[in-house]
Amino acid sequence: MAPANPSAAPKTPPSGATGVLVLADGTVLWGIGYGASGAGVGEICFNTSMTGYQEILTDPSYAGQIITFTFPHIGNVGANPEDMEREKRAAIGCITRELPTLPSNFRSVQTLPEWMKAQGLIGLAGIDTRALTRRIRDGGAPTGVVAHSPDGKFDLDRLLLLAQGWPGLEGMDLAKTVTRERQGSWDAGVWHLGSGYEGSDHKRAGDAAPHVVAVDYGAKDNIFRNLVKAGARVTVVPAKTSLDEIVALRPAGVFLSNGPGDPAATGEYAVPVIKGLLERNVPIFGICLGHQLLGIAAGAKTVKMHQGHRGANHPVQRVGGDEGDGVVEITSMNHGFAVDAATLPKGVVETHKSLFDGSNCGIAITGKNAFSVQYHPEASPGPQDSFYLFEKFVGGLGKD
Ligand SMILES: NC(=O)CC[C@H](N)C(=O)O
Repeated sequence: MAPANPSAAPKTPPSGATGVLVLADGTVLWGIGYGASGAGVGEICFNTSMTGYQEILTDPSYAGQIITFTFPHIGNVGANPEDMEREKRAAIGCITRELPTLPSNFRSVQTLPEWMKAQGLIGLAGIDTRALTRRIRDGGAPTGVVAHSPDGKFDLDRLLLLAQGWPGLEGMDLAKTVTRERQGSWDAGVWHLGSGYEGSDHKRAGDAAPHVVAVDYGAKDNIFRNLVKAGARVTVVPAKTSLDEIVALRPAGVFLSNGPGDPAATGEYAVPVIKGLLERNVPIFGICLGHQLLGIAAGAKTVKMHQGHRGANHPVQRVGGDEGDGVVEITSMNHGFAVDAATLPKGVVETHKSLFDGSNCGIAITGKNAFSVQYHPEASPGPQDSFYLFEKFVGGLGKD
């Protein structure tokens, strides 16, 4: 079957079609379904990473989103139990150019479609992902429904209504849907070839290490692993943990995690807590949603981006504060909102900037040990140029 092109899509299923993408504007793209069957609605975004699809598909920041992979060969290394950024997926589904082939990798224990089926992730192949990506780039991220029906039967009217009825990510607090519900300590360190995830050594050293309370708005687990690698003892708390509860844990520093949805909506409960931490001079480090929340708490505003930044090779320049040396880092990104640099109040320094579009990628609060970045220094997937941020944060904390 020729790849479906967004500008020339037939309204009746071509033979062999077992999957479809229906956009809210009525565009219908037929393809081949794989993974879980059913229908899911969300924002269609694209990710340009060439590796790391399993980490991407389990990043909780993708709640409410359907990911188009621009790299055509997704699934080549199968799936394994270690490359999970969370035990359960939050993304709705994924769209690929090619049907995943049989995997060839010593770590693979399942094919991508088998794993996606077990995860409840809907797959759609046979789509002209370049054309779809160009459309998102030109027109912004559309709402759509991805559907997989092995018998090839679809109720297009129902799918269109589903797409048109979805309110969009703006104003949506999704952190509350993906946060851990209970407080707990985090012990695992980073992964090594041959030995897997480090664990017990860090646990033994734990009591002498600075205590970081990490607020989970939908965190990627590799962030916690990197905090452990940098020498922290980590306690993870749910997104709605109160200021008093956090302070009672006697943190040497507080980490604000990445997460899905609109930062302004999550900010309704998160920002008063962060303001309280800033008033008490508790050291803070934030990543992605955590960066946006720190920005709002410091007085800035966030905006919805046209298409967002999602990929593993985004250049970011260090432009201010401790990072004013002009060095360029290649970073991993996944965000559709951004801190509007024009709204940064006095006393907040822009530390990092995207070299793709000049958007804000980092801030530091003058006179406090509080800083954050829009991108993902934990990589997973992506380059590890920015690990120094974990060392800077944990290294700057007192022992408990
Ligand atoms: N990865 C993230 O934390 C994403 C933050 C926010 N949901 C955004 O899309 O911008």
